[in-house]
Formats: sequence, structure tokens, C-alpha cells
Amino acid sequence: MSVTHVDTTPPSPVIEITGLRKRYRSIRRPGTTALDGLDMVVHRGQIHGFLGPNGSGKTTTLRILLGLAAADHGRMRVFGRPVPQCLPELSDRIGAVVESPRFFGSFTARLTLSLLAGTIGLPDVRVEEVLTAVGLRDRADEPVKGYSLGMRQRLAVASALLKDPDLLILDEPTNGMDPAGIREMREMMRGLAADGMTLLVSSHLLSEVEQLCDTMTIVSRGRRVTHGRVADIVAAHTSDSVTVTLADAAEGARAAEVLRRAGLAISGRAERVEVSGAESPAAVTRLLSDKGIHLSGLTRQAADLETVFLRLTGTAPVDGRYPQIDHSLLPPAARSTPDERELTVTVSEGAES
Ligand SMILES: Nc1ncnc2c1ncn2[C@@H]1O[C@H](COP(=O)(O)OP(=O)(O)OP(=O)(O)O)[C@@H](O)[C@H]1O
Repeated sequence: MSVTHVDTTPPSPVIEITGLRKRYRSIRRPGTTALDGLDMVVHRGQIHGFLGPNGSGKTTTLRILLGLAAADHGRMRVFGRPVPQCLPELSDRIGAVVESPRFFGSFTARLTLSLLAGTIGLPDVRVEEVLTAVGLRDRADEPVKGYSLGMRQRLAVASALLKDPDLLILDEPTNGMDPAGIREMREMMRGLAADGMTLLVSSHLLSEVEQLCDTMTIVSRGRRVTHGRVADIVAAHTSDSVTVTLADAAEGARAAEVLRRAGLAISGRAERVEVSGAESPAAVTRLLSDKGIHLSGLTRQAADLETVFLRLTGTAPVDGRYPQIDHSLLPPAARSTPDERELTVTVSEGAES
């Protein structure tokens, strides 16, 4: 009889960042703390949104992760290997568009990619594959100088895809694009994730992250303020209010009276009554049906996403208190005190400003 061993070890995260700190120093001006103990975890197969207002440290984090800048402190692992030390051995597995893409304007996209493919020993068939993946094949023989911003971004993504990476890192990939371009970019990223790629995508727009990403890390002033599944974070900040619609204004008044007597806060008027403080929408339905009042409709009030984002990122972190995490949103296993986390931080030498 053969015995099958099932490996129950959870796969290590694709990206694991702990306590990352970076201060840009200046001789003439006071320095800037860009990262103040940032933590982030990205698991395999996710599209992970890295969300924060302008200046919150997203680009700095991505640059450090890719070895384009050095951290002052912190620990980073990609595919379980420490970086930046192991970046050379990981380079084939990571594609990134972090700096503004620059191309020779008189070259076509096909020529640009073909030259890049040649330098890493890839055949031209790979160029055709990436042109198809980013939806540029029809325009691939036009000079890049005639390309829109969205097309240039797609060309940049195509160049990052040439080596068929397992992890793709994109810094604000839809910046400056029109709605059609944003939609195309989103569909392209979803297609890549569907093929098994892990994506880390930075953005300052919650609505964009909500439409694209499975999970996210929200950062403010160089610290993580919350992280987890996008749907869970949005739900956790959704208002508990519901709007019930009754047959007419008289029925609305009766319903309002019943709900008020049950201790719920009521607003609105006529046949639409807004209720907050109920345990659940079902509790509202039950209270009313017990009194013979029947609803024509019940809607949960949607979260105002931008308000959620501002509430999370608007919290003023206190310097020296690290990290500022919304513990209420973490799964119990992930909760630890800031002090416990501080112990896991190692120092990497060699800061670059
Ligand atoms: N090379 C640099 N020298 C000095 N300060 C810098 C440098 N790069 C970034 N900063 C500062 O570090 C902070 C974080 O900047 P960073 O670009 O990482 O934020 P971001 O979240 O990517 O912002 P954005 O969404 O505007 O791109 C900001 O205060 C920024 O002004």
C-alpha cells in the first residue's frame, strides 16, 4: 500500500515586507520620511492593490522592492527569497513598470520589443505573444511617438511581460488614461491574473482598486493602515443603514413608528424610511412583518468608497508609533502587537537617497 503525503504547509507569500523604513535625506532641506515601518503581504495568484494618497510611499516601496533604491531598515522577501540580495536570481520571475516608460519615438512597438527580446535571447514569436496580450498588435507597426499615453503604458507592460514573469509590479498603470483606456488596461490585467500571474498594482483611487483587485494594502504616510480582501474591507466600513420602501406614505408612517419604538434611528419620509442601528436587514423585515406591515423594497446603503478611503488614510499616524494598523480588520492569526512585530525587523545596510 502506498502512502501519499499531503503537504499542508501553506505556500509562502509571493511578496512579504516587514517594517520597511526609508528617509530621503537632504543637505539643504529637512529630510522626508517616505516609509515608516511599512508591512505588506501578497499571496500567489492575487491581484493586490497597493492603495494610498499621493506621497504615501507607494513608488518608494516598489523601487526598493526592485532594488532601484535602498531601504534604511526592514525585511523583504519575494518568492520566499530575501531581497535585494537575491534579486539577480529572481529577475526572470519579476516584471515591473515603475518608472515612467521611455521609448525611442521613431521606433515602432514591434521593433522596440524585438530589440528588447533580442537582448535577453527571446525569439520574435514572444514579441507577437506580448503584443497580443496587451492589445497592441494592430498598431504595432506605428512609430511610438504617435502613441497615446495608454498605448505607451501598454507597450511598457508588454516589455515587462517579455520574459513571462510570475509576478508583475505596476505603479499607477492607469495614470492619465481616459476611461476607455482604463477599462482596457483593467481587462488586460485580469487576463494576466487568470493565466496565473500575481500582480501588485499601485493606485491612489479606491474605486479603481475595488474594480480590479482581490486584496489590498492601504498605506498612509508610509505605514499600512489596513489590508485584506477588498470586499471585506469595504463591507467592514459599509454603513449599517437600510432604506425600506412601503406601499404608500401612510404605511411609511406606520413602519417608522414601529421601528422607532424598537429603538432604531429613523430618517426619511413618506414611503421611503431610512433605518440605522438594526442588527441586520432581516431584523428590520421581521419587526415590520410582525406588525402586518409588508415592504415593497429594502436596500442596504452602499458604502461611499471615497469616504472609507479618506477615513482610513486620514487618520493621523503618530511619529515613532509603528505600525499603525487597523487591527479590527485583521484575521485573528495575523494580529500581533506592534512590539512583537518590531522584533522581526532586521536592518539592511547601505541607504541611498
Ligand atoms: N527622490 C526623492 N527625494 C526626496 N523625497 C522623495 C523622493 N522620492 C519621493 N520622495 C518623497 O517621499 C514621499 C513618498 O513619495 P512616493 O513617491 O513614494 O509616494 P507615492 O505614494 O508613490 O505618491 P504618488 O501617488 O504621488 O506617486 C513623498 O513625500 C515624496 O515627496
